[in-house]
Amino acid sequence: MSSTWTLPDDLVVPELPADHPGPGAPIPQHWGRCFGCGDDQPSGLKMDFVIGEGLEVIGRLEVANRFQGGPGFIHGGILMTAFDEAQGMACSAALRAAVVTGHFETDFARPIPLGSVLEIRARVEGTVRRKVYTSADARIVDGPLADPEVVVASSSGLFVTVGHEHFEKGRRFADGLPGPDRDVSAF
Ligand SMILES: CCCCCCCC(=O)SCCNC(=O)CCNC(=O)[C@H](O)C(C)(C)COP(=O)(O)OP(=O)(O)OC[C@H]1O[C@@H](n2cnc3c(N)ncnc32)[C@H](O)[C@@H]1OP(=O)(O)O
Repeated sequence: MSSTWTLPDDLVVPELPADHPGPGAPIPQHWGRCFGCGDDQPSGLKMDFVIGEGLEVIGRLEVANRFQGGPGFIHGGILMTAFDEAQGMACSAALRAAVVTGHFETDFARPIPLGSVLEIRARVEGTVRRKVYTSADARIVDGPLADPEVVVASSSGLFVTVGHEHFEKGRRFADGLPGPDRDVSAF
């Protein structure tokens, strides 16, 4: 079964920022404690990102043993998290705005073995007011069953741009415990 996702007719395709760094430029992690990209999150995915062509970013995920669902394969929720991170990164690279996920859906086309390296290409399709429509696909580019021609999963998601006040509400709960205020201005 494939996605029933459709794009609205009034979609606006954004212009790239004038100082967009161009294909191959590394994208810094947006928050060190992020489960998707943070270095300061030991159990996290530790994804890396670079800018791709146009409104696309390219993410890389090493499928570690701790990401296991069924025996030998990635957990579906981990894969959705990787897509979520990649599509959020595409939004922030294209729009220079903070976003949160509003709606998300994923098609799982092939099982993905532990030890794989996944390449996730994620892009902004366009915007309608604060809504950002995104899509992404994943391929195994190294490790068991690698075949860069085959899309093993794909994803569509609606993100919503938010101001930094959105994250102010979470400051005291960073790390899941009430504690000293933390600077989340880099999100
Ligand atoms: C670089 C960054 C990478 C980050 C990657 C990881 C991202 C995440 O996982 S974020 C965590 C998960 N997401 C969340 O916690 C979000 C929780 N939800 C919220 O905070 C709010 O519902 C929020 C901000 C999405 C929208 O609330 P609010 O700011 O009041 O806006 P609101 O007016 O309701 O909605 C704005 C528009 O989005 C639409 N919208 C909002 N939610 C949805 C939804 N679930 N489905 C479809 N449309 C939606 C609304 O219909 C509205 O559209 P329109 O312009 O046509 O009227």
